[in-house]
Amino acid sequence: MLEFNKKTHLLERTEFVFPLQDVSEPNLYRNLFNYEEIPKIAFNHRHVPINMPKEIWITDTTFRDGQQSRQPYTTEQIVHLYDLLHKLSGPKGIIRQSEFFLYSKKDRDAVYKCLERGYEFPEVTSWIRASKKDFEMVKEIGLKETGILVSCSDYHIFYKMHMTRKQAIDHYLAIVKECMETGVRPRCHLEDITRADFYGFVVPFVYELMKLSKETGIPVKIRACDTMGYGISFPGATLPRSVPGIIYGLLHYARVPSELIEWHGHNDFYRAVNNASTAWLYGASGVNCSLLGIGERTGNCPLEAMVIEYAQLRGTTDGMDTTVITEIAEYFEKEIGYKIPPMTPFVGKNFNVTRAGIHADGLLKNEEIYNIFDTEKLLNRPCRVAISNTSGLAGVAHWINAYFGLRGDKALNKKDEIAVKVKEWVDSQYDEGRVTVITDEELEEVTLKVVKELNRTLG
Ligand SMILES: CC(C)C(=O)C(=O)O
Repeated sequence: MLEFNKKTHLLERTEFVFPLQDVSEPNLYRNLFNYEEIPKIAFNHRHVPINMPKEIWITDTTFRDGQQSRQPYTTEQIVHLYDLLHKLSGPKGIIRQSEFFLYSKKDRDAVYKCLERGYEFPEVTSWIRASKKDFEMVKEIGLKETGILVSCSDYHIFYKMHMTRKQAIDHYLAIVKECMETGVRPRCHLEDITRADFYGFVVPFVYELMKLSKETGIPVKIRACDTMGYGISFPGATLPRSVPGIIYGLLHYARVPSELIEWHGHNDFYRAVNNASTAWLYGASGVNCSLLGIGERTGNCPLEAMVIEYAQLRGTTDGMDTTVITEIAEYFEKEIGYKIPPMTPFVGKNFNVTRAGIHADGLLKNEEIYNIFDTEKLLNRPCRVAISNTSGLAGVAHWINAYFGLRGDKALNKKDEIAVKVKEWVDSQYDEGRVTVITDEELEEVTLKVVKELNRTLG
């Protein structure tokens, strides 16, 4: 039945019309996912409206999904990264939660230490085996919410769990009830939602969860997990791959409010950031991310990318201290020993380094021409030029200014004798057959030598 809503002027469904389809054979969407071919993106040209929630936020899975894919962090590293997440989050708690394993003593020690910090944000939450004993442990530790795995595609239900859809729903609902009875808020991780039968399984299941939530007064979070990175953000793409379609359906058919919808994506098809932004745009308040995108296979959505995306979509950082992104990157490289690929946006060594001489000339005239934003102010990373045979005099002058912090009338122009002499040394290197770029250390040594020879000072 469709009823007129006076507020929205929409005809809205007043009754639930999506019963569980308890099929005897799995629906594997072979028309989209033929394993021997690259998955297909299909369109039905149904567009759903953009509907960004009033409040959006980021949640963190660095210590859960992030840790699943690498050697475990030490307790000290976890606590330090948690401190940095808190600092990045700002007073409004844009980095709202962070989830932790509770399996080992080491996992639990890290949780205790983070809880001792007493921060409101990010709230510490857990990830456990779905059993009564584990729910009780969550409660004992003093956590309010836990993640529970409720895989929802037939790939998982039929092939991993060897159940029917009905058996899976009954099993999941029993677990969720047990969790609620312990007094812990469940966060249901709908694994593999982008290959799941959305109207035949996901909507009827989530609708049951929402009924349970209403009856008990306990909020149930729905985490839509794009486990294999199949999600598609294009308007008019079909389910189950459509991110707008999934979020719209959860909101309008399963009746989940925005603040209880969270997107969790992977980057297998280079789509993690775009899909997370799309989830925000179409009505999910939360996007789940990990620092530097470290996670299973190609990784999760990088948390730092969504901090920047937040500022782009909202027009404000809302109190987040974006320079902490650089502190985090430095900590990963120097203390954890993780090598960030140099071209990685916002955190890679070369993300704002230009090599082409023609670009360096532009940078010297006005930095805005070739820098994405004031990376020095917002990320504590002045834009730089790397010196090679193509850098030119402007590149050398820019390198000297950036490296030695020369600004305003102290900055060298490309005709300055210091720049000319350093450039002559650079040219001599390539004339002798060098094929690699010149390092900062080499350039520093040569520049200081030239300055001394010319009896000049820098700055
Ligand atoms: C294990 C599940 C919850 C997950 O992280 C995913 O689907 O990516």
